[in-house]
Amino acid sequence: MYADLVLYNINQIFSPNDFGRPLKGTEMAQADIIQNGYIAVKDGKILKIGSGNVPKDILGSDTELKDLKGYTVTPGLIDSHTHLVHGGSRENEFNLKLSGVSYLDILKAGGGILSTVKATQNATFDELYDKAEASLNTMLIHGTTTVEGKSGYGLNWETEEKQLKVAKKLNENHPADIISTFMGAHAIPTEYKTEPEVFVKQLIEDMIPKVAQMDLAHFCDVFCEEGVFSVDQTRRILQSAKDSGLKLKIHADEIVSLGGAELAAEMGTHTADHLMAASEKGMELMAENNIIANLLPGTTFSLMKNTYADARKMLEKNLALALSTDYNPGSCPTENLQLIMQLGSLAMKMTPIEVFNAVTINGAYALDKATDRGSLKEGKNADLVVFNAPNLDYILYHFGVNHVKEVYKLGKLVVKDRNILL
Ligand SMILES: N=CN[C@@H](CCC(=O)O)C(=O)O
Ligand SMILES: [Zn+2]
Repeated sequence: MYADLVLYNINQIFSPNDFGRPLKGTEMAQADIIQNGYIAVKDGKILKIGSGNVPKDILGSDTELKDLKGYTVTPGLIDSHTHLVHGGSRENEFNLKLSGVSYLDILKAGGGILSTVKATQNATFDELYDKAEASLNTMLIHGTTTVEGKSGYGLNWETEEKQLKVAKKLNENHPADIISTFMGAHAIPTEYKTEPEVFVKQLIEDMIPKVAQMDLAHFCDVFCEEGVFSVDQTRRILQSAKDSGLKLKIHADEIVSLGGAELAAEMGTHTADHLMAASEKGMELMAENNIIANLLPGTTFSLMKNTYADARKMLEKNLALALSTDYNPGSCPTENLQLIMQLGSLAMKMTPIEVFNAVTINGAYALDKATDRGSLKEGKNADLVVFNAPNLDYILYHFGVNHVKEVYKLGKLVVKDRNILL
């Protein structure tokens, strides 16, 4: 069989181990690093990968050959936690934050998430679409080929549905893939401040069943946090999502150590995300129950805290780690996953191989998408990033810039020299 495309002479290929499950603990420090390698693509899938000379039997007269001397190639990056679709921005809170007012106090005063809720409710479908498309373009230009996108800035059915439908349409039209999460349980709406249980009931009895019935999301997520959703409310919301056939995620122990990691283990969530304040016991229970810890160091940085999630301890406890941007207009307004990866190393001391495993194979598992992506195994999607860097280490060491030269989605060139090709 002849290849459609062969990338060859590649200085370094990062090829994650693919064991049919997320990589845990010390496994995350390992990968196949191929020097002077090639990757052959056929019909949008990986046909062959190796080092040295390209086998002649896959080269036909129509095979496109690309010399990538000096470059590094990895699987398409997977950003498994974002709040992609939303209205407005929150730079008006920036000076408050700098003066020391806390994230939760801004929320308590009706700002924060609740101010983005107003902006999202007031935005038209097209306005939300255009804004999210621009963000998705930025992500793709930085190497992200698969993105999770949460609702949660509607807090009423009409706007939650609007957000999820924007994500659905974008997924159909854009080269990057979006996996949707319903996060109606993102904050207590102002009108239910004094009777939050009425809103919890709406989520459980009305919104979650509708999301599942209309197939608008793959996951359901809850912001389990002091002053937002309690552990008990989170448990009931997640149980109803499970009963409706949705997979589970949880914003756990982001600011206050509430027992979110323990609840993730109890409920068997797919991932537990943030975990800056997770207890050791919670980490152990998560490891025992194979819950992926999705770490978001950009949020810690942007909240101006020094309490980064303890990635090294989690690895010691044999957890599987993913890394994501948490892109949102409040606690982490960046689409740049490379910056988050650099923080993974510089702030959380993950090695470059651990970091790349976290945003490829483990990112794919965090989104329940590892059957067709996340590694360079033959037959998987040819989602590839070409970095203008001689090796993996360089990409994380030289921080704050975009190293991406090219992006391929299903074998098609979609980004070249910072431009999206549609
Ligand atoms: N913590 C809750 N949700 C988001 C922030 C959303 C916002 O501030 O708008 C997060 O993951 O950090
Ligand atoms: Zn989040």
